[in-house]
Amino acid sequence: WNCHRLLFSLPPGPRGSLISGIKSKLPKSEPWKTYAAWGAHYGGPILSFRIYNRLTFVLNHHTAVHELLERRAAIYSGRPVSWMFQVICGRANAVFNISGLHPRHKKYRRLLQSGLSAQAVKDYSDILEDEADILVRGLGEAPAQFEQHIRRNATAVIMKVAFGYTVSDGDDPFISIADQSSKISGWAMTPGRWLVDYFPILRFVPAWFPFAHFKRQGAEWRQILNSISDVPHNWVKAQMATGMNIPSFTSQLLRPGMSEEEENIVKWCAGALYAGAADTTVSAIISFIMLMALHPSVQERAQCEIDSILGRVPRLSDVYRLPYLLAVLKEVMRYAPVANLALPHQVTQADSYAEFRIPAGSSVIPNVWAILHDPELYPEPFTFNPERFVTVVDGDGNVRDDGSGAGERQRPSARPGQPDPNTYVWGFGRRRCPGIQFAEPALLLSMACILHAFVIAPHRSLEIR
Ligand code: HEM
Repeated sequence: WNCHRLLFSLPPGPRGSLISGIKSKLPKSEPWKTYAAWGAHYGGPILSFRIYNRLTFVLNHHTAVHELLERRAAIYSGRPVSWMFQVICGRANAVFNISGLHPRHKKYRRLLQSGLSAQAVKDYSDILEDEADILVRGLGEAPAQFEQHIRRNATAVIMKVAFGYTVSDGDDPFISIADQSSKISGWAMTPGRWLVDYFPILRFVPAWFPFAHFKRQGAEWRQILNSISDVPHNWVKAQMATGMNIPSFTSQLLRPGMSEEEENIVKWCAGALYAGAADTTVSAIISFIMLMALHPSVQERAQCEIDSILGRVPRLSDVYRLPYLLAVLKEVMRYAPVANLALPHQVTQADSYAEFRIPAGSSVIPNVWAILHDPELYPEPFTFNPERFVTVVDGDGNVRDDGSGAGERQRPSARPGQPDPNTYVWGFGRRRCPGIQFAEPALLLSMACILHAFVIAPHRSLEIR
């Protein structure tokens, strides 16, 4: 009987009230820490809880992540449906939201992978280098506003890459609409805020019903979001018509006589570039700046490496010649992950793990933060120490690859022993970030240019070197 009961039970976790489950216990901030603490309290690599009728599984351990999100990726690559955001606000076809089973998912991934491949990134090297120079100039002129300069850099790079659009220095209209879009998306996706997310039948309530505020709000947001996605796309088309366009992800994919469906796919992919790149790169560079201010000896060593190997302003083609800088990036991403919970996946078929059942349609959240701070994988996880990932250089000065890196990469990877954080920070399986090959060299270039020009010290001051 015990076996039978166990086979059909859910993994342990907080249970909450009969109707709303743990809605009232949902952590308001840093949920990854609460999930890790729940994991330690209830035991086991996987945790489950319910909010109304929706089940969520949190994977706190690397073994569960590998087994479910990687090995069984075929059934763990969905996205949980947010009825308010995806259906009522019309964002179901967005790259981030589309089901892994939808035929468009593969088409999106193919376009993104080719548009962000290592080769494509080389074609963007002028954009990345020019913008890195502007960043350094801005930091030199007004160091206290370092966050603004970093945000401007990330936005300017991705707007140029996606649409060939040059952002203006003051209030740029494209930036304000993009900010508006991410604010609306944040409100519409807030977990627990919209009852329709848990009781989808409510979506049929007519908008004029007294308590159907969500329908009226959703209709308004839908209109704004749709027009926002059209603005940069139509701008590229207008530029192409005049022959004035700068080559970009969008212009390279648009062809005369394309079907509406094909064009729509290009539009969603280009929109995803901005959504995927803007906040993530900003967050990584800000963490880097903070950590350099707190660890002057690490900073100095990285600067010595740049000075001795390059001895000039770093360029994109140089960044993988700086193994210590790469180790610093890996440690920044491990210590302060950009996406602590990656993005939730959905299991599309009923499954089981160990003695537990995982019903179809459940949300599955990888706790990347918990894994990257697991003392079994990373001894003294709360110590910032790039040494963990310093690669071994042989007698001829070549960086020895330990074999853990993917075949396509001709770059140094982590030293055997402590796993390469790249295995976790970019997400998993068929939803793994398609922007890695773009983001990593772009981050390294910004880091190298900043360290080449400045000493970063606490109290938000930068000194000219
Ligand atoms: C520090 C930089 C970045 C980090 C840490 C990061 C991390 C992630 C993570 C964790 C996911 C979710 C993966 C999953 O669901 O398992 C993701 C998805 C995605 N990222 Fe990134 N990302 C970064 C930069 C970028 C850049 C520069 C781009 C594009 C130029 C990009 C485009 C995307 C897209 C389109 C998706 C959605 C993939 C899908 O749902 O199929 N990301 N990223």
